[in-house]
Amino acid sequence: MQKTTLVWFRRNLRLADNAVLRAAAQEGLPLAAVFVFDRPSENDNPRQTEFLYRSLQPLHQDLGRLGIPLFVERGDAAEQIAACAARLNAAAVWADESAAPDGRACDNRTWRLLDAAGVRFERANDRNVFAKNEIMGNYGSPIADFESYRQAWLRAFEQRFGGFRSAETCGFSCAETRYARFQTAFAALPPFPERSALGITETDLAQTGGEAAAWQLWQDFEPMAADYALLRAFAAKKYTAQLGPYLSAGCISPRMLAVQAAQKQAHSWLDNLILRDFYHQQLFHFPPSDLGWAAECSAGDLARWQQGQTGFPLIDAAMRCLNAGGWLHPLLRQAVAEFWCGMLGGSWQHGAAWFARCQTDYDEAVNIGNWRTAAKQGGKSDRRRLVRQAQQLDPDGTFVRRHLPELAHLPKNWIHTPWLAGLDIDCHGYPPPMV
Ligand SMILES: Cc1cc2nc3c(=O)[nH]c(=O)nc-3n(C[C@H](O)[C@H](O)[C@H](O)COP(=O)(O)OP(=O)(O)OC[C@H]3O[C@@H](n4cnc5c(N)ncnc54)[C@H](O)[C@@H]3O)c2cc1C
Repeated sequence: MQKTTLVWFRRNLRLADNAVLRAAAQEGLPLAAVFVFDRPSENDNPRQTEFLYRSLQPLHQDLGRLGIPLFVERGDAAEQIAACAARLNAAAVWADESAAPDGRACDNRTWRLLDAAGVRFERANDRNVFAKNEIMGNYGSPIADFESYRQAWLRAFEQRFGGFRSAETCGFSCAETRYARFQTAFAALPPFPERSALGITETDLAQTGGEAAAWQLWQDFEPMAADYALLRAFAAKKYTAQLGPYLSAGCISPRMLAVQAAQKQAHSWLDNLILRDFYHQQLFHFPPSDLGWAAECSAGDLARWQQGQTGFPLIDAAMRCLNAGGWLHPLLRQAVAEFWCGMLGGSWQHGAAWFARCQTDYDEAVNIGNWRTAAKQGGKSDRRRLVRQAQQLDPDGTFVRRHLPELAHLPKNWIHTPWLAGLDIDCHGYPPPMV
């Protein structure tokens, strides 16, 4: 069989501005592609698995149109990649690089297996605007605080992308024509596997997944992007981009989004992408020494927080919203995380582990980064501050009523403080505040 270049898709499930695909194509050999669902782990997240499966379907078709077969496998990633490289006679494997300790350990094992078989293993940055070593401080040391990182990021962004008037002129687009000249080495393209063949159970999900759906969401959000700082205050409404799962799976390029956001003067929204880059480089340069460790906590407290039974309506509504749909408004994620770490004194690792199972947009670096921040800020939490926050984020109680049917009948003045209603109003078994 003719030599090939194997593209290992991980969290870059797109054609547009795919640096890995571009670099692999430049090798000049026919391309083949593979995606591996890792073995189910303790933190298995069925929603994200379903989202990835749904996003792989259109990618399989898009690559197929270019004559590039996409094989979808399940198992130990390093072993599957090595086996696939041998089967497809790959001279090199290209993959998007991961900042997370598990991802890097997997990369090391993959590299060892491929090296033993004489196959090159190459990586490129497709998850972030800037790769983990591109924004560094004085004397090449990593930057530890966000504001300094943000300033350095904006300078680097201006240098690299500032002269471009649109995403098209950045050379991001035209993915299809870029790869079209490569002839396939395969007589027939593999069919897209059924869920059952991969050991996946179909899960209810609001999102369709895939590159086209991601761009549609961006188009819907774009007119509001410049007003993000104002609109984000309404936690009961979906005035944020809703792109989390798509960015985490890499269905849409963060580089292209950053250029478009900058052109729209959507500076607050762009800050989110900078923070995302920051947390990725943080996890790479400063992995928490207590990552796999968590302080003992009361199983009862943890269960009440997880299931939305703490007696604080905004916190409970938020946790039930997350559990039911896998998505939560950014300010509410912050509120529940600070509540767990600050008011309940829980360790961030327990909270992060629950989020890792629930969030459709779960991203290890972003999750850990935000939980470490919440653990630092949670100390300021107290009951009065929480009630004030609830009244600001959900002034008329719409969000609480939507997710806590047992409190739906409460008037506005009691919706965030049902314990003040005393015996006058039946709260249908809703618990009193646990702290
Ligand atoms: C404790 C905690 C855990 C979190 N875990 C995750 C996670 O696993 N995966 C994840 O994608 N986001 C996580 N976030 C960040 C944020 O809450 C979500 O990205 C956001 O709610 C997704 O909704 P959206 O796409 O509408 O976001 P928008 O508000 O429209 O923001 C656009 C994008 O910017 C990025 N972004 C936004 N806020 C942050 C942030 N605080 N840190 C880093 N990047 C950000 C995300 O990629 C997001 O999709 C977490 C936040 C907290 C407080």
